[in-house]
Amino acid sequence: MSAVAATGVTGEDRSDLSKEESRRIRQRSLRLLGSLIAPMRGRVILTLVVVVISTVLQVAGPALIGIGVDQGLAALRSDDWAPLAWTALTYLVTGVGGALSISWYTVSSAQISQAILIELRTRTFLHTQRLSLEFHESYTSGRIISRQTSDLDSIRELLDSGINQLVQGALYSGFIAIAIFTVDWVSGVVLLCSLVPLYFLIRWFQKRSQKLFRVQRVASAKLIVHFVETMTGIRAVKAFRKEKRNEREFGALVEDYRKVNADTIQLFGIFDPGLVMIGNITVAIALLIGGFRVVSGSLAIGSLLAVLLYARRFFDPMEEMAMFYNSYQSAAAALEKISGVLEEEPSVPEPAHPTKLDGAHGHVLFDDVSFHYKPGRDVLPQFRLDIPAGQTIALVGSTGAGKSTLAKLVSRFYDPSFGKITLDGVDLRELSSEDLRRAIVMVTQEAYLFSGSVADNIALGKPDATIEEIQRAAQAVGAHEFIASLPDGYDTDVNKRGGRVSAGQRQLISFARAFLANPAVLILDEATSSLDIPSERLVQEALQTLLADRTAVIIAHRLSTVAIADRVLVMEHGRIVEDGTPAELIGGTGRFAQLHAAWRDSLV
Ligand SMILES: Nc1ncnc2c1ncn2[C@@H]1O[C@H](COP(=O)(O)OP(=O)(O)OP(=O)(O)O)[C@@H](O)[C@H]1O
Repeated sequence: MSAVAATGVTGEDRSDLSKEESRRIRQRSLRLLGSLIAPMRGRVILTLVVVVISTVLQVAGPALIGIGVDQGLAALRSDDWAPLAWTALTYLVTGVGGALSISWYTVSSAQISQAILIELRTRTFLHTQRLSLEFHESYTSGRIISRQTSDLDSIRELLDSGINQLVQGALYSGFIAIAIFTVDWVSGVVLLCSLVPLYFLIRWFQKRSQKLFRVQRVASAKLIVHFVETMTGIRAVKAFRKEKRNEREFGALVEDYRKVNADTIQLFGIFDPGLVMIGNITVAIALLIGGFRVVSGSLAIGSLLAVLLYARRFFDPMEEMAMFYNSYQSAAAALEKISGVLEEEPSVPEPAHPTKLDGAHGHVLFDDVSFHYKPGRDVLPQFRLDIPAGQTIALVGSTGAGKSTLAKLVSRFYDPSFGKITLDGVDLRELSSEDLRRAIVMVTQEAYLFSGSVADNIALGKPDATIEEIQRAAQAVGAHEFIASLPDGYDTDVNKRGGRVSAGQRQLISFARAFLANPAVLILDEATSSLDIPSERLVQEALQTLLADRTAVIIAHRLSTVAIADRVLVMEHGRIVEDGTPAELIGGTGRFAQLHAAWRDSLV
């Protein structure tokens, strides 16, 4: 992640951002929003124009009723029905026009917001996937899930209803105020007076709701985190009988969530009737004053009618407008976080002009390499390691010695801090990721299987493989028999009941995947989980087939694996402290000889 203050996701957890940093983050999310809207600028403007027209049409109603009553009825008394008929017709036309335009802009704005969300969701997914392992090792999956779910939801809420309600609501109330002043300025003054209590009510509501909504979001996030943690760690939960404690913890979280929801409902229980009250009082005062003025002849009865209808409607959009601020705030926070993720750059970049590598041999050289995750703490101090093509290396050493780090460097999940790693003389940094992944394949400890069939999972190693090639790979590593005995053979879904495979079988599938990929260099983090003896033998035989004719670096946890290696490297505190053939090291008096003796004893 970048070292510059508050770039990328670094500003996410900080509450001490300087003004300059906050401004930069705000600008970053506005730029993102701008880039999302830009392709639809024309459509957005057209929709806004239709919203304005639609609002004018809706606001025309009461004025037309007033005109109908005052002028239409007067003309009708002298047998001229045309003005009343024309007013009624205009009323009908504006009503239908209003309805049609509402229907059009509702659909149009929903399409715009959908397009924006899909674009944002896709960008976030593709970008997060493109980011290097360094990012994923520090940015937890929980946070990535939040970006893709609750953050996008907040933005959806704002786009779907918030903006519509704000634009439409503000225009509606604004036009109504103008209409009232046009029809009768005295009633306009009454309406103006109602703004004072309205202002205080809305301010009170916003202050309270802002706090409550924040608490509500935190409470619901805690519930989700607790749930996800429990379910992903379900084995540990059961093994340590944590169920009762979880039940209590979850119960407390649910209670917090219930309480804040109850408080929110109570808040609306005061705010909504408050709005209705202010509306009713305004209408009552307008009626009282207007009534006297009608009798005294200074106000036409139709105008009074129009004013009363307007005053009633003036308060309709107030609740949505007050709510807008909340949805705006959570959407703005969400957009800031998403724009932070999108600002991150892969720490292992693609070369601009890659060196072509056809048919790698597998000669790997660590050329005076040193490596640190964080500056100042060398995990691998400077070293040189030459691995000739075709050699099988077993890496052993105590936990934290740096074995996985070395393996991650060969796979180019990280770049060395100093020096370079070459494959057949080419710096890994100069290889396109396609060539790199074809030449170097890493088989991880957990032997991850994706949802889909067994065949799909093996074919990951070579997406265009035929079923015969897949079967040949499975046969080579000794996985064919058990796969053939699965309910649907190679088509068995690994996630369905009956398709469940054991840990050893999962490893064999991942070996078949690597065999099919046929890389020049194979990196293997051997599974630590102990297998039963027949499975262990099967895996060892498979391993020998897999290692033949290629360079291999194995993080070895089993004595039997070390035995089949050409060369053993013993690591301590990031340094290679012993380097030799298994026989040489066993015969010696060093660290490996001790380790070997302890291993052998444990087997007796
Ligand atoms: N992503 C990371 N960020 C910071 N430090 C890390 C990271 N991964 C590993 N380390 C540190 O680097 C050192 C070497 O870790 P590494 O995982 O390479 O050891 P290892 O020999 O593979 O251990 P094990 O056998 O337990 O897997 C350790 O001190 C570890 O704390």
